[in-house]
Amino acid sequence: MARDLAWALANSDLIHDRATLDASIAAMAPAIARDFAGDVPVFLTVMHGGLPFAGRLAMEVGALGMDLEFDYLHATRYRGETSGGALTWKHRPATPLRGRRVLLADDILDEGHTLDAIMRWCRAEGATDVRIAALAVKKHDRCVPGIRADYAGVDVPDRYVFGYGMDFQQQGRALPVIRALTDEALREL
Ligand SMILES: O=P(O)(O)OC[C@H]1O[C@H](OP(=O)(O)OP(=O)(O)O)[C@H](O)[C@@H]1O
Ligand code: HPA
Repeated sequence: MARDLAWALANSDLIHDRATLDASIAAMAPAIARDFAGDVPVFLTVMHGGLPFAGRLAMEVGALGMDLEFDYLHATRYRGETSGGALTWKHRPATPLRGRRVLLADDILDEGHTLDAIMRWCRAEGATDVRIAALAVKKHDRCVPGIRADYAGVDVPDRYVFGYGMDFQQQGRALPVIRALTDEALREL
C-alpha cells in the first residue's frame, strides 16, 4: 500500500533536530579546511540526498577561507525503496578528476555500497585522494569493509531514516531534521 509523508511522520521518531544537524556540519569544517589546506578539491555532491548537506557544508568551509570546485554525480541503489539493490549511475561528473583531490558529500553512509562504488570510480578516473563527508552514519555491522566517513556528522540507529536530504519514497527530503520510521511501520510497507 502506498504511504504518504503524513503517514511517515506519524509513524516515526525524531532522531536529530535541526540545530544538532547544523552544528554537526559546522563541526566538520575545520578538519576539512586543515586536511585540504593549499588545495581546491573537486567537491562532488552525491545527488539527490546529499544536496542539503553539501550546500551547508560548502558554506561552512567557505567561511574558513577554503575554496571548492563544485560538481555532482547521481548514483542510486534505493530508488525510493527502503532497502537497497543494484547501483545505477544516473549522472557522472564532468570535471576531469585526473590528478585531483576529491571530497564526496553524501547524506548517509549506510551499507557503504554506494560510496564504495563512487570512490572506486573516482580513483579509476585518476583522482589522487578521495575522501568522504557524510551527514549521517548508520550504526550496524553490515558496512562494506574498509569504507568509512573521513568526516561524519551524526550517528543514526539501524532503522530507516528520512529528512535532511533523505527520502521516504521520494518525499520528505526538505525536512530540516532526521526522523526514523518505527520498526512496526517498516514491516507494514
Ligand atoms: O550506504 P548505502 O547502503 O549504499 O546507502 C547510501 C546511499 O543511499 C542513498 O541514496 P539513494 O540510492 O536513496 O539515492 P537518492 O540519494 O537519489 O535518494 C543515500 O543518498 C546514499 O547515497
Ligand atoms: O535509512 C535510509 N534512509 C534514506 N535513504 C537511505 N539510503 C540508505 N539508507 C537510507
